[in-house]
Amino acid sequence: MSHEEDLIDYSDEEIQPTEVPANGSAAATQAGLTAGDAGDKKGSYVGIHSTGFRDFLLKDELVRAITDCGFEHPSEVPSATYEPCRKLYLHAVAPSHVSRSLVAEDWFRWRSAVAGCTRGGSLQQVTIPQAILGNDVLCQAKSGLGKTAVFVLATLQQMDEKPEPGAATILVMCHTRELAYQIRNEYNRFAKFLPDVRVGVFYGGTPVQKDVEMLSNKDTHPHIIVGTPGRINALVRDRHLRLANLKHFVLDECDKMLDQPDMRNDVQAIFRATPQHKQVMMFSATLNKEVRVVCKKFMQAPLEIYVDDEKKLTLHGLQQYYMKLDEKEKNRKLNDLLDSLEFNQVIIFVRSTVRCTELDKLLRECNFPSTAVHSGIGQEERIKRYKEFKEFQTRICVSTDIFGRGIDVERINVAINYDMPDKADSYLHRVGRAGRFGTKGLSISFVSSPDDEAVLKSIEERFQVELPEFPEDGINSATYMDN
Ligand SMILES: Nc1ncnc2c1ncn2[C@@H]1O[C@H](COP(=O)(O)OP(=O)(O)OP(=O)(O)O)[C@@H](O)[C@H]1O
Repeated sequence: MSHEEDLIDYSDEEIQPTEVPANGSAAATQAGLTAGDAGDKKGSYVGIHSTGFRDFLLKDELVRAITDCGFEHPSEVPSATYEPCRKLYLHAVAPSHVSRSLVAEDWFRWRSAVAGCTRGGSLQQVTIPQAILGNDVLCQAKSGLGKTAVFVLATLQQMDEKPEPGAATILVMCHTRELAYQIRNEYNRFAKFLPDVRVGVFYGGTPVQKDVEMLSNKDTHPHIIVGTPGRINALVRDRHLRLANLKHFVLDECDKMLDQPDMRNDVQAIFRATPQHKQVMMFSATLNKEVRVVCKKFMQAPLEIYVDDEKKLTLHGLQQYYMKLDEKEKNRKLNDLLDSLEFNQVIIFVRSTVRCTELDKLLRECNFPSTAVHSGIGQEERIKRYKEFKEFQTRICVSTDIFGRGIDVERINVAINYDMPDKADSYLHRVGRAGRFGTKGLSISFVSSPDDEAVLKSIEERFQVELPEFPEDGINSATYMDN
């Protein structure tokens, strides 16, 4: 593999690579959850539920892992419309795990779960039972609603208890290396009680030889492959990774992956190396009409779940503000905000790697212990910084769009656009890093140019939200901090 290929990293697109910041001073239990109980749970996406994970009749090993993760109920936000696939639940054959152990009560429970969820129109409740049946799925749901658990649980559920050594049956791809790493960890979390299942992650910026060694030994060859398309395609092309046994093909952040020609070419090449008969699932918070058509070219009669009313993409626990200021005022303002705001963790988005490095340096000079993540940093160091931030060892992270999508850091409750993103879609993903799974959060976007104002206007129009100006006397932290 050439060095160039190894360096391909689609994760941060620079908008204005040369400019640097001006120097300034800154730098329920399964049964019996009551409405009262719900208040103690992670976010508002848990409420009073009729369906629990147990009703999907998942393998015991998965149910135990789900309980260990602290998930009590499938997320149920009635925000989406959906087009059921041909195999509607009414005609569906119960999955083998249901029929195998079928007793009338189980069957009834399973049917009711599926029937109930198809009426409700909510993410995990609708999607998990359908995905377990092996149906193709194209799913749009707002940020932080738990899309990852849908494909992780559905694919693990369908996996043989003793998977064949040396053969990959599940392939999941996404657009950044850190997200791939995060998804691999999610598989490990849910496969905790499935000791024979091996998961591997593959992305650029790491020695390819290590990947080759892992794939050339039956005992280390993963059954589940997670990765970014550049490295996966290189491994497939050079015949180190064979996908002839693949049963599930998943794209997370699929719009991003199919929008960019280079990434799309890789995805297509990999797709061609997979068997015709397989389950295809794709997920994103943003799926415009054009990209839906492209996604469906990879699928057969998918279950389609869309948020057609874009105002429903707004995160209700998230307070969103903007601040008008000059470019040269940004550092001082940021300094003031970091001093005055209460936060658990904060993510600050900038538009280029150079600005990311500079701002991080400036913040540290001003005694704000920040970290920086962008594509100019070595891969090992990038993952180290991701882990530290995820594990709450660092509290302030300056990032390019590398962390703009998919990244799930539970304690982020403030997201700041130091540089406004160039598109409303990117804005939605970025601010969605705070206020995940229905928790509270705050976002503040610096608006310093006519272009920024145009983006702000497009955000307000598209998502039908009014973004007020950040109040001069600040805001009460109780309104954006969960207890
Ligand atoms: N049923 C559940 N109960 C409790 N927590 C959940 C549940 N489902 C998911 N979560 C948690 O919610 C958080 C957000 O999930 P996830 O990262 O999958 O969101 P997402 O929909 O992929 O968001 P994005 O579009 O931003 O990538 C994670 O911390 C996950 O562990």
